[in-house]
Amino acid sequence: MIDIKNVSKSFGTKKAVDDIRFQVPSGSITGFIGPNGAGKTTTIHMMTGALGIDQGEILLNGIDIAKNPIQAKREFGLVPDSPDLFLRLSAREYINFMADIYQIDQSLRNQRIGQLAKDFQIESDLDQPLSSFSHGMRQKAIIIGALVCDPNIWILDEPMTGLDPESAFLLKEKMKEHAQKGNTVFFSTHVLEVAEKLCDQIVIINKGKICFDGTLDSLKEKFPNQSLEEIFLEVISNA
Ligand SMILES: Nc1ncnc2c1ncn2[C@@H]1O[C@H](COP(=O)(O)OP(=O)(O)OP(=O)(O)O)[C@@H](O)[C@H]1O
Repeated sequence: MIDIKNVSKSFGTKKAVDDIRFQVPSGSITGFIGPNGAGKTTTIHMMTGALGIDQGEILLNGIDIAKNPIQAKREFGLVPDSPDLFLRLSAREYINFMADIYQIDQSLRNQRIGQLAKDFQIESDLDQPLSSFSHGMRQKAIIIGALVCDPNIWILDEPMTGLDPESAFLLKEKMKEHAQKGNTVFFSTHVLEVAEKLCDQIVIINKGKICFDGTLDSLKEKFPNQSLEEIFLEVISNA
């Protein structure tokens, strides 16, 4: 579970995130949607401790990311907004680096790396440098780096970007399985069809403020006979 309590963040005079408050429950998939510049990545950076919080607090399974960052970071795996990281490492070196941080036993990690690389069809490329990978292949390596550690909370910033349809389908299935086991899945997306099909909960952010936070069913009850795209456009235009 992720608990965002009255969180704000400014860059100079620009208030990127303005007193937001919502919970991401365990056992479900929560989609985080909003237009460009709405504050999604800033919120995710604060959740994961990459960015300091000006006001408020964020708890990951009850652990405060600002007060106990090391302990809190053990609770989640992150797929960041850009996969262009550690480009001099091979995919295997990168994934092992992630597994080292989370202290995953060698035989268990080898088993997971083998299975995930097979699932995402990058087995034959594991020992090539990430710099030689296409965008989608880098995205797959970053996803495997997060999943190999089997964290309770998944935080995914536009995770489907660049993935081929087969891998996007596989990731969505893995997100569902992870949530069904009682874990927490939080992801941002601009693809509203994906959010509509996948999410139990929806959080809509615009201009740094939360416009809606609740179940997809309750959102659809409020706006009957409308697609998520139509609802989104209406909510955003009224914000
Ligand atoms: N390091 C920074 N310095 C100054 N302003 C920033 C910085 N990071 C973000 N911002 C501003 O904060 C606001 C929110 O940006 P953020 O990246 O969180 O949006 P987003 O919802 O993730 O957008 P997108 O969908 O385009 O990725 C924007 O106005 C952006 O210009």
